[in-house]
This record gives sequence, C-alpha cells and structure tokens, in this order.
Amino acid sequence: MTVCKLFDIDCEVFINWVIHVQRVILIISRTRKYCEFSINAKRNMAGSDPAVRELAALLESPEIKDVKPEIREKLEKILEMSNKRHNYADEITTTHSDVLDQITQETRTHPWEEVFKAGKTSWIMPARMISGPVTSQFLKFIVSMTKAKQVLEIGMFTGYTALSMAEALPPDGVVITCEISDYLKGLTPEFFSRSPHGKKIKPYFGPAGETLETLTKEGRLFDVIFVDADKPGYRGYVDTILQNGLLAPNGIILADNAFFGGRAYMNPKSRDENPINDFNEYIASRADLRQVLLPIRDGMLAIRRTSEVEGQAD
Ligand SMILES: C[S@@+](CC[C@H](N)C(=O)[O-])C[C@H]1O[C@@H](n2cnc3c(N)ncnc32)[C@H](O)[C@@H]1O
Repeated sequence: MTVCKLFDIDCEVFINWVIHVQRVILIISRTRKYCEFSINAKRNMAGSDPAVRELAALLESPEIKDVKPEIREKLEKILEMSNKRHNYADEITTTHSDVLDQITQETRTHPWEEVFKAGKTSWIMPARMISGPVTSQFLKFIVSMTKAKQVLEIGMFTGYTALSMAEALPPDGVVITCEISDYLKGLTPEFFSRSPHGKKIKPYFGPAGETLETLTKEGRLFDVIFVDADKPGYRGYVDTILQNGLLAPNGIILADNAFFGGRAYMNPKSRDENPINDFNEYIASRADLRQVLLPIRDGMLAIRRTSEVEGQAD
C-alpha cells in the first residue's frame, strides 16, 4: 500500500509537498552554513586585522551614540566593506575537503577549557589557532607547484594545515609536523585516519628546537617548510633550518602570522616585546635571503635563498 493510499491523499499533492519540504530544508541548511561562514569570517577578520578590530570596537562603544547617524552609517559601511572583502576571498577560494571541514568544526567545538582544567594541556588552546580555507589552498598550491615530496611543519595543533599539505603530495610524499602538546598526540590520529592522505603525516612530539636537531641527525631535507608555532621561536627555527641544511635546494620557508595581529607594524619595539617584528626584520636584513610578505589572513612571510630567486643576465 502506498503512502498516498494509506492517508487517502492525492499522489500529485503528496509529491509536490515532499519537493516543497526538501526545498525548505535545503534553504535552511544553506542559510545556516552561510551564517556560520559569515560569523566565522568576521571572527577571523576581527582577530587578525587591527584596523577592523578597532573600528568594530568603536561601533560597539557607548561613544558612538553621540556621533551623527550619517557618520555612524558610513563607519558601518566601511566595516562591512572590509569584512566583505575577506569573506569574498574565502567564498571564491576553492573550498576545503570534507575532512578538513570536519577538523575545523570539531576544533571549534572541542572543550579546550575543560581539557585545560583537567590538567591535560598547559594552557587553554584557542580554537582560533586553526588556519582557514585560503591558507589551506595556498599551501596546497605551493606544495603542488614546487612538486614537493618532503614537507616540514612546525606547529601542528589539530592537524588542519598538515592535512592540507598532505592532500597536495604524491603517494610517497611526507609531511613531518612538530608539536609540543602531548594532548594532541591522542586527538589527531583519529582525524588523520579519516583521510586517505592522513598516512603521509608523521607527527614528531616535543619542543620544535629539539625535533629540528633530530631531523638533522636523520639527514632530512625539506622542499617546503611551514612555520606556525611559538613566535619567539621563529628566528631560531629558521637559523637552525638554514645552518643545518634542512632546506632542500630551491626550497621555500613560509612563516605564518607575520603581521602578528598588527603588533608587527603597530608596536615594533624590542625583540622580547615584539618577536615577530624582530624576526621579519632579521630575515629582511640577510643578504643571502629574499622574502615577500603576503597579506594572507594574519600575514605569511615567504623566504627563499637569494641565489635561487635572482636570475642571471647573458
Ligand atoms: C597556531 S597553532 C598551529 C596551527 C596549525 N598549523 C593549523 O593551522 O591548523 C601552533 C601550535 O604550535 C604548538 N607549539 C607551540 N610551541 C611549540 C614548540 N616550541 N614546539 C612545537 N610545537 C609548539 C602549539 O602547541 C600549537 O598547537
């Protein structure tokens, strides 16, 4: 007996009704996805661009009530324009894989505060440390363009960027990723097991400085190196990488958070107060290196050897 006969309704009416319900469900799920996306994009923006952060804070402050409505509207428009520009980059960029999306969602909802209170981490790991789709796609482009086989990451967290790079590698490619937090030793293997590319990832746990020495003893050579860990460590990591010969000929180093939420250029004081500015200036001062600061998200400093960047005349 069909459903129509069971409830004594016209079959055509029933089919139309099912189609209508499906459409409503689709619209609701798309709207939810869009809202989540916009909120996240705004959150990312507010976290990384100090100008936007300042403007957003001003628009929420009590002083704004005394400002003429036309001026307030213009300021709101400026904020909207900036957010839209960044959202647009996310929207147009190829979307990340389903597993990367799952890692993103599960990182955001993970009970980091409870984990810390239970003594499993030494600090409340902020979910916002995870990179986004633009960084993911950019890293995949670099790994694929350079035909890299050996990739090193300093700063794994929940494995988002490690898996992004692994997705661009050939079957015999490897991503060695350094992580200091033992808690992530328990969390990430299950994430990686969800992707066929997960088996290319080899995490090394412990302080990255020590891992770099281990990798040197192992005679490793890396085509692409992504640095995304403790900011005061950057200068030492890059020095060790170059001195110990860990960067392959024609290799590239990418250092994330080169703007350091604006602190790199708004507050360039001493090395202790501003390790990223110190690092950026140190790289810029070295004649044997060439660098380009890409304004991707919180800034990414791409570094190569001068001899491999400068062409030769006849
Ligand atoms: C910004 S998160 C990495 C985010 C990750 N690359 C991504 O985009 O998904 C930085 C990570 O570096 C780790 N870390 C911090 N200091 C470290 C050190 N000295 N050695 C190794 N890992 C370190 C932190 O525990 C944290 O998980």
